[in-house]
Amino acid sequence: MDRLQLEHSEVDQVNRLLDRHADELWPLDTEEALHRAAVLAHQLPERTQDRVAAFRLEQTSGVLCISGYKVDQDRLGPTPSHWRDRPDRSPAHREELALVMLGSLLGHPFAWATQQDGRLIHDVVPIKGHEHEQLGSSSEALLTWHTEDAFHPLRGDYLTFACLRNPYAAATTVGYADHLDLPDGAREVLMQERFGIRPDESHLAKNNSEPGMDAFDDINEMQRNPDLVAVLFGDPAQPYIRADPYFMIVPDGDQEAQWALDALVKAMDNAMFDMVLDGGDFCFIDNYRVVHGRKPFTPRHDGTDRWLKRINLTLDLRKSRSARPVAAVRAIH
Ligand SMILES: NC(=[NH2+])NCCC[C@H](N)C(=O)O
Ligand SMILES: O=C(O)CCC(=O)C(=O)O
Ligand SMILES: [Fe+2]
Repeated sequence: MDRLQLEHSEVDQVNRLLDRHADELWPLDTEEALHRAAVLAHQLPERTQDRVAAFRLEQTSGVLCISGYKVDQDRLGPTPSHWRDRPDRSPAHREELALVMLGSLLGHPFAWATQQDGRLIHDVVPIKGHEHEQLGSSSEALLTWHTEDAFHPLRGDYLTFACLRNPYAAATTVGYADHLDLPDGAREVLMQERFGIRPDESHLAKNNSEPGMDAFDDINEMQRNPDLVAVLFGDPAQPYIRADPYFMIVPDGDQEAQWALDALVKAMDNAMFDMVLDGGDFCFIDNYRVVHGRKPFTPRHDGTDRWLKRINLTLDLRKSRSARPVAAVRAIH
């Protein structure tokens, strides 16, 4: 993992940029605001721009954490008890804007019509009743490692988090896909289209407010009948990954594929390490080179819980153009 510790003068520069433009850039999830944020991102500290560019060019590890920014905890108020409870303008608008600007140095923010009601900026908070789910909103169960939105061919190139608070130091887990210790022959099998990845539960109608939406028909179809895809791809010596074992299946009788997948799970389980995000940390995860998950924690449900903002980024909006109703809509349907 790579860390960039912002110096005082750099934090001041970021804060001045946010002071100048926070009101102008609300609402933030419009095409105009995203465009403007991408232009303003060039006023972020040069060292930050440089490190993010190195990360994008794969000159660094697949995880970058930018620290040093201070979150005004009083301004935030209580952690919401559900992602749905977001007011029009989030009390964390400043941090959302910072995340969008930093993300714009890397790619283009996009959303899923089938996740968190199509919102561009997600809230990751523990939700009462979800404790043992395989959802970002769970808490007491281990969130098993995964590529974000692994089931979908249009999944993001990067996953980004702004940590607003994490009082009990719940750990995000991370694992690199390159240099995994796999048994002979497993890598070759994992590079073949022999694996089905079903949508994770955050994309199911029951976890959204408009269950009747057409987009859920496609999710249901992918659920019933996932395409067979490769788990490793790119350079065999340093492969990219696409996996979410908890939601994966192997066709009946393909024992070799099952063996290779089991071997991958074992190797990755051994390679995972903890990354504790703290308030003010901005974290960038390369969704091709790295998988992530989260260790169990005990939620409080009293307004003081852990709170992350999350945005998916793509390097190429054109790939999803036919899945978005108009060019200016960032949600994939
Ligand atoms: N192995 C898993 N738990 N995969 C699903 C990950 C959680 C999902 N991305 C969410 O936002 O809730
Ligand atoms: O809460 C975390 O640290 C990570 C949760 C997660 O996997 C996600 O939000 O995609
Ligand atoms: Fe995730």
